[in-house]
Amino acid sequence: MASATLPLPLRSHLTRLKPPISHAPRALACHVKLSHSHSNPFPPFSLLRSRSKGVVRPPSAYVSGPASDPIITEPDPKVESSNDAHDETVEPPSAISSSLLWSLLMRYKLRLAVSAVTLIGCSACTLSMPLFSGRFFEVLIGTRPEPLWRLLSTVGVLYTLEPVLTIIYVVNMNTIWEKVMSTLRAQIFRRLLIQKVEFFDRYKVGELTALLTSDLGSLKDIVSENISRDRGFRALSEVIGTICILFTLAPQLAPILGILMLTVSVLVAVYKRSTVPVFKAHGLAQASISDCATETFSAIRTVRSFSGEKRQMSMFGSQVMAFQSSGIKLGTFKSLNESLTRVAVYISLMSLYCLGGSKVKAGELSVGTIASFIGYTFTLTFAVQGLVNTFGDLRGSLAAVERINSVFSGGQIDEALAYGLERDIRRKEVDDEKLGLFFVNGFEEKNIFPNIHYMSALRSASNVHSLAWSGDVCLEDVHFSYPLRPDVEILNGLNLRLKCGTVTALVGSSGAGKSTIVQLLARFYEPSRGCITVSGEDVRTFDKSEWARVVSIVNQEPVLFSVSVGENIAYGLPDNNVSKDDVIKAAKAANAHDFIISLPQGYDTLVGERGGLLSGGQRQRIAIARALLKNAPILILDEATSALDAISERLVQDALSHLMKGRTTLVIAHKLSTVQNADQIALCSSGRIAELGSHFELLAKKGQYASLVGTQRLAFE
Ligand SMILES: Nc1ncnc2c1ncn2[C@@H]1O[C@H](COP(=O)(O)OP(=O)(O)OP(=O)(O)O)[C@@H](O)[C@H]1O
Repeated sequence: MASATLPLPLRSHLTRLKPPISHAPRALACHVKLSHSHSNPFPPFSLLRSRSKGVVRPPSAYVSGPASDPIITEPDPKVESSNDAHDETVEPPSAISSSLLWSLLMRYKLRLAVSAVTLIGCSACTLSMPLFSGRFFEVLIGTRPEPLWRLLSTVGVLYTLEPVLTIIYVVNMNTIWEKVMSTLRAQIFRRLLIQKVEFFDRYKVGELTALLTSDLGSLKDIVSENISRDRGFRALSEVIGTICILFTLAPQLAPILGILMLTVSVLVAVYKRSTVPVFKAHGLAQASISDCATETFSAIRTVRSFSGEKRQMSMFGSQVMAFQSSGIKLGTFKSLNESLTRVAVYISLMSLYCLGGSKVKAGELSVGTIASFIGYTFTLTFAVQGLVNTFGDLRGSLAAVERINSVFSGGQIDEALAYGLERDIRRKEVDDEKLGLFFVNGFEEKNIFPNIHYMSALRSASNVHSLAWSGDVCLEDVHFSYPLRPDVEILNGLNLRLKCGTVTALVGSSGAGKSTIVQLLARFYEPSRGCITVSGEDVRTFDKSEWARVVSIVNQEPVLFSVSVGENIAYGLPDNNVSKDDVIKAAKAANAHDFIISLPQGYDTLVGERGGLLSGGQRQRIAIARALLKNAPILILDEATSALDAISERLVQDALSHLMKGRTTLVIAHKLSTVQNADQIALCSSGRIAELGSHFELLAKKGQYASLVGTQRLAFE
């Protein structure tokens, strides 16, 4: 029997199901031990999938009601008052590890076996070809009593078999690696998505996308670029095979010749590899040209308005000059590299002719053997160069894996989000191939959810909606510092009650912490001390994807996705199949329908990148329609109308009043005239609520609010 430590709000839910052993005061730091009888808290995803084809039941921890006991098996699952305190105990696991790669590769055992057999087959064919060339010369000059037709038919079989086996080998290896890479790419994407928000404060978007593109691309190349004839395993088998054959054919010649060939080839290959940066620099110079052109044309109006054409031309000119000089340098290196490969072959051949020729003359070696040696000279030279390149690629791939792992080692998985997401996916069609990519049998359980039992103690999700529709939202003694600036306390002991179904306006000077409160309510961050409750329940006892469903945020610059208008509105309910009628209904309520139907393709019109093909007011009304469709009980309007002109503002304000009806609303506005009708106005100052009351009450107080109103020269009375 194991026990679990739970926060008190969670306890109140659980006590309906099992009697608690002890009672603790109402504070998050205090926990309650619970006994239980379950043995399997969370069957692995793979297990769920295999149990019932297509139909997957959610884990019973999520089925609410007295029939479903909470499933807690491990000691000490707890919601700490500080998330960080909780997280400090968890070592972030590597995103790409040898065990993950191994488990992914082992999914394709049959293909791997076929690849191994065909690799041996095609290498054997390649290696035996020079032998038969030697025999061919011996038959021609009559030193070998073998019918020419028999020899030629053997060679014919080899010539047919080698390309066929090569195709099977390359296709198999490529298929395996493409599949492995797809899963890996999906895993990394998922890992990025479920990081805490501060992770995205720390890294630039470009750095994160580079992990998925160039870094994973370099890992992909290690196989896809190294399965050709003269690379990778094939090159390795040819180098080993050639050396063995040389020693068997002519033990008296092989030590000198073999070592000489090997040394020359390795030196040439290493030198050629050292010129790779020159090739890369040329690629970068080309990318700079493209960046310069993109920036110029995308900011063409700014360029025009500042007469910046000359400056842009000079910038472009310098990029072109750099490209030109790297191109000339590259040409020189290319020709040098070309010649050096031939120099390596010539040195080997000359040594062979000198040493081998004298042995043939002395009758110690046959002409056929020397002819075979000529063939092996070529095989060895090219295979060695391929092998050196493969080692270079391997080094690059290892560096890329290290980069990916180091980015993740600096981040923390947002477990409350990850767990909710996992549960959502489990509830749905798990046979969906696209989602299947994101799961590796049993791997995520220990890597993504080291605190799985802590997470499985979260409250049943079905309550959060009813609690949010019926109860107040309270910020209780909230302290907060942004994780990237832990020394600066933005909120210190803030208390605020958002009464159910009413409008609270949050005002205050710039930098007072208003948007920070929004971020905490949205649970992008968690308070470092204190808590946020809904109907008296700590919000941390709900997983984040459920919480996201009860909070709608409309802010100053709503972000739309580069899909159609209709799809953007339907994003309000991304998990559901939203009917066109529902979308139109929401658009009408948001005053957006009329302008949408006047667009070229109506609801199917694409809105462009971040909604750039629409005006600010249109974007805002689509965002409101999206929020209306979402129908969340808690609504946050963060400067939702501040960027609009008077006509748009009226239209949007009208749409907002529809949206606010019956919801617990928090409005942030700099323009105090827009919030004077709010049920209560809270003035945020120095990380606390300094004044609270209606517009007239606060004016009568003649405090900070009154002076803010004064500065805005608003004569309300
Ligand atoms: N992601 C972040 N990381 C670190 N500090 C931040 C972050 N976001 C905001 N801050 C800091 O937190 C403080 C409060 O910012 P916040 O955006 O909450 O103020 P605000 O009252 O909404 O201001 P405004 O009215 O100008 O929007 C500011 O000093 C700001 O520099």
